[in-house]
Amino acid sequence: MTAGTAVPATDPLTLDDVEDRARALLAPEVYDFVAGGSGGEATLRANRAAFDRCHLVPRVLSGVDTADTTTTLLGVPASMPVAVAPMAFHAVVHPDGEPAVSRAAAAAGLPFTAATLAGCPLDELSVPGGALFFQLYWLRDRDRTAWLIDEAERLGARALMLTVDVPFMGRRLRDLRNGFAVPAHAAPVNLSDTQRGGGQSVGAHAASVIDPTLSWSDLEWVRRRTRLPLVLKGVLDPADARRAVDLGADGLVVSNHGGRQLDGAVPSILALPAIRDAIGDACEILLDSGVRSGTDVLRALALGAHGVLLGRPVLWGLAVDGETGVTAVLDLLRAELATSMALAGAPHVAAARRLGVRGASATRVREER
Ligand SMILES: Cc1cc2nc3c(=O)[nH]c(=O)nc-3n(C[C@H](O)[C@H](O)[C@H](O)COP(=O)(O)O)c2cc1C
Ligand SMILES: CCCCC(=O)C(=O)O
Repeated sequence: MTAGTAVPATDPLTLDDVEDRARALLAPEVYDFVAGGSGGEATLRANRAAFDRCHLVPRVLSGVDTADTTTTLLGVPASMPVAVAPMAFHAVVHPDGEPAVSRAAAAAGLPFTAATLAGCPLDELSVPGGALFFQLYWLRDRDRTAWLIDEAERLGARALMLTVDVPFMGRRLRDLRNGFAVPAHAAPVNLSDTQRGGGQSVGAHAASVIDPTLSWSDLEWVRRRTRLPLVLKGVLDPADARRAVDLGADGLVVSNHGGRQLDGAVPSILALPAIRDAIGDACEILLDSGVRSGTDVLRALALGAHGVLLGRPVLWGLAVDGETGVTAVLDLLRAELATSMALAGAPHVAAARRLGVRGASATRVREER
């Protein structure tokens, strides 16, 4: 989508409508930072196209009146199989930043994932009644990495999500063309004082703080270091998924980082079936990258995910109306999911995970109920 489109006159009916509103409000370089992908953005586009090629096979005569969207994610009760994805620098789109999103997620009964590069202290993100996941970048500063893990435990985080697809940042051409730098008011305050990157491009800052040598032996170190459920975010290959399970991972996020890392990477929704086949129910499988509707959530469930992470649409809601805007996005997605589940004849999440899917490259034969 391009900057400068007119704001629609009606209330937003879809998450894409919310994006249109956000685009009209945000400075073009901020919109581009959030919306953009890496390279020629082939993966960014393919993420969306791939969902549309996954055709659900509804069940009939199942007597479903209203569908129950509730579930658990990594042991945490959730009002639907959705958690807020970790995203750096929320305050670039709205001054209320991460605290507003964590409050909206808690009120919606959904886990919020705080990012290592959050723009406010982590203890402001642990909301009474809310469930906090913590996303970890593997920092060159190992003491700070250990401190972040300890801090996540101290704050009662329910999972540690280690991002494994960012040895360094993908080449984001929009940011390079726009000369985008993270403004001081969104700086990552949970890094040590000297590492907060004032005035640098995001890529240069990431290169200076993230250790690109992260490997399986470091994963063993993290596994020994914490008793929190450990989730690897950014897995696309079944062999990597199996190895992660063998090393004690409790969850995986099948993700191409929203098309922001390896351009040309496979859409997550197409990578999911092989990963599900490789590891079965050995650990929890989440998926992100391009989820934009309740039908997309249902597609991910039907292809074997336990749930999804929602990325950019959360920031579009925040941009439009702060906490209220995020609440509107989450409520809309839940209503869409309930409608899609009921129309598919799936009364609950377990039934949704048994639906059949037909599609060009993502095929899963329906199992008997
Ligand atoms: C502005 C922005 C910042 C992000 N920051 C992080 C981050 O700090 N850590 C991380 O693991 N993923 C980060 N991501 C990736 C998201 O967690 C997620 O994988 C991706 O946005 C999902 O795709 P979607 O936006 O299409 O839903 C970021 C994504 C965006 C758009
Ligand atoms: C270190 C990269 C910045 C945060 C991020 O992960 C993203 O923008 O996708």
